[in-house]
Amino acid sequence: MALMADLQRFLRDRSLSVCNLPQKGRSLFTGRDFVPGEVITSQEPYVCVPNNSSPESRCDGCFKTNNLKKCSGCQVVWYCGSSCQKSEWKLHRHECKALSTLEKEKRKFVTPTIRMMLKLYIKRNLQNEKVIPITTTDDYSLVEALVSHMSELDEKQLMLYAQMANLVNLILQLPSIDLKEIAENFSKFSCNAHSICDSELRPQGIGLYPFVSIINHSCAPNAILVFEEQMAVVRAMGHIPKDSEVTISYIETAGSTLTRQKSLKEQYLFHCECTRCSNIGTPHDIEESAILEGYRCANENCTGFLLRDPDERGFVCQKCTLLRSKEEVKKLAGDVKKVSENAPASPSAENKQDAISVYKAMEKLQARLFHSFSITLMRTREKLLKMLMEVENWREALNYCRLIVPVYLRVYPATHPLIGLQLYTQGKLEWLLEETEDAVSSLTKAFDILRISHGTSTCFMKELSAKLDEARAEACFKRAN
Ligand SMILES: C[S@@+](CC[C@H](N)C(=O)[O-])C[C@H]1O[C@@H](n2cnc3c(N)ncnc32)[C@H](O)[C@@H]1O
Repeated sequence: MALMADLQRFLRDRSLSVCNLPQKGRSLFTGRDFVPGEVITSQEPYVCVPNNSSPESRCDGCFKTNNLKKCSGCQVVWYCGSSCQKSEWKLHRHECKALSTLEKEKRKFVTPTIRMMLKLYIKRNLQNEKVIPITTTDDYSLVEALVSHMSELDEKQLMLYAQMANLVNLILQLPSIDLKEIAENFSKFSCNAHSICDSELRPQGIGLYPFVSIINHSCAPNAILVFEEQMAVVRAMGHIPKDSEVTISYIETAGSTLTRQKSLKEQYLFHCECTRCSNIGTPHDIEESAILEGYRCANENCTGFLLRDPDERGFVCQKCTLLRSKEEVKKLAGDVKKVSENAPASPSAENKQDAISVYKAMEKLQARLFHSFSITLMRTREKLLKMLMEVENWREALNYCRLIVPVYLRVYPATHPLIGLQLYTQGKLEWLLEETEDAVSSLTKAFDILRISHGTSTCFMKELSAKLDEARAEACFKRAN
């Protein structure tokens, strides 16, 4: 009861409230207007772990990748130095002891999700023993309140969680541990845990933020969740009036309504009825799906979108009425598939040039098959951009970057950080290639978007701001000369 009163006070102080909505369960509401970029709430993780997939390991404290040393006790966890090791020791002391007794063979099964569960129980025990203080938002009772959807899981999923719970039990060997509760907590992780990303939205680890987890999903959200180190920060993406529900997006929102709904159903077990999803089946929604996930017109100069021909002969352009035959589409799709089978998902440094050639061939074929705003084509270009940056081919990288930005502008809301980040990359490339005026324009747009999602006080934003100032000064100098 005291905790509930604490939570109510905590919410009131931040002009927020939690309501129970029949279709959604707990939902976070605003008690005043919020302006674009304003922090609505933030929270440190109850528990978090880095993604420690080889070859890249991360420090357990700060998630950095440099100067790492393995914990000599358990040989599982990495640290960048004594400061991180010390700050983690209260918790890791217990985990280390438990992991050390685990057979070496079994240690490879200790995935980040398993580790997060180990840390969850260790922290709960330490809080019960008052070794770690309990605060309003750092409290296991908030974990207990999370939705699990246990009763909706199929046999296969339940079996997997039971096996994972057994492993946790084997490692921790706590006398009072309840296997059913651990399995249920794995299910809670699946629909409540967040992927912790750096400022450039690259995943670094996973974390449980039981207060932030009260926020529901929308495919047209009014807020965004970003991370400052490991702290989750929720910012308003636009003006949010008083008494509105705060929503974030749980998924990649670039995709047709059917694709978005499928991924929400699979992982979060609900049917989304947000403003975008309630358009399903309308002419606008059909057009959008055909553009994002469909084929291009046979006439190269036409920008129309294609729908299935009622006589099943193929696909008809809705702008110029030209028919693209089933056979032609099938042949081209087969060619794309053949090339894509040779495209490595993560090419090594040695075969990067070969991989670039394969992806370029794939991009050419996809550009003939798909609409120019196709998500599949966009993903191939993103991959090419990344590889070209890695081999320092700035000119070609810039060309792909310029093809990606218009697609982002179409598939994401205007203040989405992915647009800002892509413009930031474009600006840096333009500057490097001495297209200074263009660089100033791209960096300015990037800054205007990213200051809403990222704020202005992080190192990342300070660096962007400094680059923009420098580019402006250089452009001024060039103009004067
Ligand atoms: C991270 S929790 C959000 C808080 C949750 N409403 C609660 O009561 O704890 C995610 C779960 O909330 C529900 N949810 C989130 N967004 C929703 C939405 N737009 N419509 C319906 N249910 C939603 C789903 O059950 C989903 O698995």
